[in-house]
Amino acid sequence: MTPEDYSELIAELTPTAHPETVAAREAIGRTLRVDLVAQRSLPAFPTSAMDGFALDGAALQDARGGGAVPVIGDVPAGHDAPALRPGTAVRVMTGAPIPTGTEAVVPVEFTNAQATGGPPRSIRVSSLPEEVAKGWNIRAVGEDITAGDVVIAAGSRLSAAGVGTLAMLGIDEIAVDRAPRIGVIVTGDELRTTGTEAAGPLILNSNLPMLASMIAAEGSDVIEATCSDDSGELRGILGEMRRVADLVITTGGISAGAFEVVRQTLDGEHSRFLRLGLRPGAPQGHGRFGDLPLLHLPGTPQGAFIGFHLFARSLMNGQVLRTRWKKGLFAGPELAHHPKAVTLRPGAFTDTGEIRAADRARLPNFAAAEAIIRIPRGTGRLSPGSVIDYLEC
Ligand SMILES: Nc1nc2c(c(=O)[nH]1)N[C@H]1C(S)=C(S)[C@@H](COP(=O)(O)OP(=O)(O)OC[C@H]3O[C@@H](n4cnc5c(N)ncnc54)[C@H](O)[C@@H]3O)O[C@H]1N2
Ligand code: MOO
Repeated sequence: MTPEDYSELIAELTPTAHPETVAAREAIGRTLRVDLVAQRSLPAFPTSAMDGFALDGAALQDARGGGAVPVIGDVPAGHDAPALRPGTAVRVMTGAPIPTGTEAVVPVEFTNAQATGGPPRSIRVSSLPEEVAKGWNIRAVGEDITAGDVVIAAGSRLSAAGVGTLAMLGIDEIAVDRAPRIGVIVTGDELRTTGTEAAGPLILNSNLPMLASMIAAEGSDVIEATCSDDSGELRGILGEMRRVADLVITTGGISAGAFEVVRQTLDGEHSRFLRLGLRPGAPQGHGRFGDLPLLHLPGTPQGAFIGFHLFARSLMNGQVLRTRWKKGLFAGPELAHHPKAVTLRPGAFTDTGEIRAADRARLPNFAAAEAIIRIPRGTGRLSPGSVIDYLEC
């Protein structure tokens, strides 16, 4: 089975989203639950788009004819504007309200006025475009947002510009999906946490900090557990996770060995295990413990890394793998296709934006990678200049 088909097979394990209301300032990266409908128009009042002078129609005509136009007021942003009398001007700053009666705003550079200091008593206009449309350099009410507009659609992830837009609209709180809670259970009697413990045939546990970091980077909460090769212990941890997690990822214990705790505990009753046409990351599994979705990744650090990027990330973002690959240009070195499996390699961008493959695909090779390169299965070779699929990592 290809990794893309597998991602579709397990898509029904996508964790259910739960609602919560958060402060708009804290909402970056969160998914909006409902359409954000503007309750007000912006600008809320006609606003000057330039530092300059607001002139009425008569004043514009005088100015065009070379006459001096008296300046009867001065409006910094944030202050009320006086009304224009016929044939007069008011100095206005960018963002200031427009005096009633204004035909257009003439930028200060088009006049004989100094840009700084107090307002002049009168101005002369040195140059004007042939045609000055009514409303020139005036931002009309609702030009940016009109009350009733859907500004951000439900299901979108809130960006920093989105946070700013909420603030523009005076929205302090917003309904979002609460951060998914992802359980990680690493398995294996051989795992140890510190260097002093990991003597002889014991192994330092790299999957837990690696997966926890990737989950945190997605904006999800992580619940960590380490499990021995004991079925009772695994069942106990899963029972606990069922109460708190939206999705559980396990690593290790799923291939063909004699002590495969995940497989032996869950196969048939809760989960299914299979080998994909994928290197690294061939052994995979998935299932449910009650209603808790389970994703079983291989124990090898590169297998767990790849499994997370391809399958866990797809579930967490509700996007199947097929739609997630990006297109890039391969910079080499030439690589042989695998006849039975999609192979993945660490990749890094060259100065010209092409992607160069590393020669091995162990976890340390992925440490310096910017991309995971997909090499389709086949019998030939992938040569430089080919279009390739990749995921950012
Ligand atoms: N007879 C077969 N043997 C294996 C097959 C196979 O098809 N037939 N597949 C191989 C492939 S490919 C992979 S990948 C591994 C997957 O094995 P498991 O998922 O069962 O993982 P373990 O055996 O528990 O561990 C494999 C390896 O990774 C180390 N490990 C495990 N957890 C961690 C951790 N948290 N941090 C660091 N390292 C970890 C573990 O010590 C083992 O060295 O199976 C192959 N074998
Ligand atoms: O396919 Mo395993 O994942 O060799 O590393």
